[in-house]
Amino acid sequence: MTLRVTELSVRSGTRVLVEDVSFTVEPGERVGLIGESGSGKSLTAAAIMGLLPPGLTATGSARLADRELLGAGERTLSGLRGRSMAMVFQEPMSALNPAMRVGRQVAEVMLLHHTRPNRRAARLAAVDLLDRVRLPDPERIARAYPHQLSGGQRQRVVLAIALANDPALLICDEPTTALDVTVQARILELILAGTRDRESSLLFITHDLAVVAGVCERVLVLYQGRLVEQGSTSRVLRTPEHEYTQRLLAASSLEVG
Ligand SMILES: Nc1ncnc2c1ncn2[C@@H]1O[C@H](COP(=O)(O)OP(=O)(O)OP(=O)(O)O)[C@@H](O)[C@H]1O
Repeated sequence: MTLRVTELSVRSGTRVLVEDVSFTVEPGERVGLIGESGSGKSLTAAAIMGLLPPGLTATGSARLADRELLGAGERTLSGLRGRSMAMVFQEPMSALNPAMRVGRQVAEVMLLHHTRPNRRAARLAAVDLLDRVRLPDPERIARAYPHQLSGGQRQRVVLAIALANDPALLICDEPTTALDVTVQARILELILAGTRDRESSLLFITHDLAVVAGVCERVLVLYQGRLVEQGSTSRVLRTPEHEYTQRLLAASSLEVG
């Protein structure tokens, strides 16, 4: 499925936070969204997912295949979230229910969208998914509560939930920022493997240019709510056209080989 965002704007009253942003993510494509803090990355993702905070409004269009997401009813959106499109946030604890065993949380998203015939099948699939995100002893982990796991393990669980129904589009918003450096690389590998296996498109938000270089084929640069540059990752990182991208690169320690 293609994600086609056209002239997306997000406003808070008369304040424009994201302005006329247009881009597409083709099926199976991995696209990075970069820009400094406050440039509108998270709001762009939230608008696509139908998860804007109260008081903010989105205009323009965001279509996933032939479905318009902006202005769609909650019923339509909750039918798509966790099924056709899924999201991984920076802080895994915020995405997990602290009072439910993690295996059950993975199983529930499949039961909710009827992608497994019954509870038993969903439970087995949940353990398999926990295994595929390389959690050791997945049977045991499935019975654990979130607080009994490390930050990296929790993010693996969140990834298992996000990938459970083979989403066409996965959006990751700084998914490794809260993790130790050693754990970061492994989570990135899992995100790459998970989206490759499923041929899912990936929209990857990060402030880390090295991560973009390793993960994304194409990159979008946001500056003060506007898309100032987009292109293949190698082109943008080697020969940035916009002055802001040049500054962003100069400020990073990235060495483009
Ligand atoms: N609920 C809200 N109400 C009003 N303004 C908001 C709200 N959420 C975000 N903003 C503003 O919108 C702008 C874009 O925010 P956004 O969270 O999308 O930035 P970001 O690029 O994701 O930043 P970061 O890298 O720090 O997460 C910022 O100026 C922010 O202050």
